Amino acid sequence: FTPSRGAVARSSIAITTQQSTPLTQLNQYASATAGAINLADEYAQRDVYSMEEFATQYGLQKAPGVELYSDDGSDYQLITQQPIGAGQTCLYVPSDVVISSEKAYQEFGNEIQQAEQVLVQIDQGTAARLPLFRLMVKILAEYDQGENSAFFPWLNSLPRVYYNGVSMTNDCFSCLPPYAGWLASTEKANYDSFVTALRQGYVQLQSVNDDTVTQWAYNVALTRFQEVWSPQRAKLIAPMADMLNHSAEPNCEITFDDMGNCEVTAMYDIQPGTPLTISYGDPTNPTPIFAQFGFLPADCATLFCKAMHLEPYIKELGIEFKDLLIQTESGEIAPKVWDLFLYEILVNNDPGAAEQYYVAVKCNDEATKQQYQDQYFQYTLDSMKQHVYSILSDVDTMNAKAQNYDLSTHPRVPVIVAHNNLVRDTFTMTAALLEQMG
Ligand SMILES: C[S@@+](CC[C@H](N)C(=O)[O-])C[C@H]1O[C@@H](n2cnc3c(N)ncnc32)[C@H](O)[C@@H]1O
Repeated sequence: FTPSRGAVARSSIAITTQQSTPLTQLNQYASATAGAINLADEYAQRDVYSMEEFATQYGLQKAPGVELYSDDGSDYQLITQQPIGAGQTCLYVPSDVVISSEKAYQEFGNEIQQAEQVLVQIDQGTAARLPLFRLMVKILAEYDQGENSAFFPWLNSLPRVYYNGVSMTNDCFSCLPPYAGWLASTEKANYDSFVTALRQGYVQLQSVNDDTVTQWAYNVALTRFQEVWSPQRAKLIAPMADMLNHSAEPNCEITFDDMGNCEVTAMYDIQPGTPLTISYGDPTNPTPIFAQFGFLPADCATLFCKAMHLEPYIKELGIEFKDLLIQTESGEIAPKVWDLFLYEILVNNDPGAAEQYYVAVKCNDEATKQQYQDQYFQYTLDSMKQHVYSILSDVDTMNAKAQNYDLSTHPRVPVIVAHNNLVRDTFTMTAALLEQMG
């Protein structure tokens, strides 16, 4: 039985309330706990327990049994050792410790406004990403303060190494199929624009010319933010809640109240020993998660059909990427992929028929669509086979190339190969299904 969210009564958190510590004392706490953050050593120990203590000083509350857990001492997540009921609060993070793009915008005032004007001039596409830019500025400013930052214990709890698109090189991009390569390199281009804007010097940041630090700050913001749309659009990072891992079938959700306090709530009954998870993005398509977060979700039921060469037709027909999927368990192809491949054939061979097919797709006129699909079935099938075999061949070539790289200089190879293997395994099943069709 899975209760609907609306039907679940929210119980208040079953935890003893703690007094939060005034900010002045927290600064003392920060300087007492640790040395400077060492980004040069990728394998430096993350101090997640001091982060938890720091957040608790401010008033962090956890449901009984919720704790930090790591298999390997480098990647952490939250799990529960005791049952948690649907609707119960697992974690409460007070707004005092929440980093917010809006608070950063207020804090850096005129300086950040000028930097943002430059940023949008450099790349208009970044206008939608200003909340991310503000988070990055705040993280850099806190990093500059070292152990004098009130956020030092949080900064010192963060991973040093990242595997996402921003961390990749041109060698990495050349080992990825077009869709993944495009998403990953877009992330990197966005980072480059942020850094170029920051290096104009409008915001006073000591570490802005250090690539290691700027890339780390961007990656922290990119991989740990939550987005809210009320009272205005903002990106927020809540220490401790930023330790929740992703699942395609999450058991928790994160909300923020109007004061910016963060609450992690169980969506279902959660058994002891279970990781607490949220969804990082569209569970039908692992590739954007791969590009943004640098891991391949293991539980994705579908992936994008990879027909990037048909992007103009995807746009023309108004099809969304999430409708152009292939089942990872069976290789089965979504109906809109057939629409897309047929449309390209018609555009190139029979413009009159293409127009009629276009109208039929737009109006969901299934009878007319079926008529064209029957008439052109062999051509569509051939075109689909050609696409699937070319992806299979590309992926093999790319994996062979990736595996030739030295892991010490190309640590992203394993995740790239894992991505390509998922594509290969899925498309191999698709090829077999297409062969059965004729
Ligand atoms: C918001 S943080 C979550 C906490 C993180 N595991 C840590 O140790 O700091 C996001 C990062 O966690 C890792 N991650 C989250 N969910 C994952 C999953 N399902 N499989 C593998 N790695 C995951 C990825 O490195 C991702 O960039």
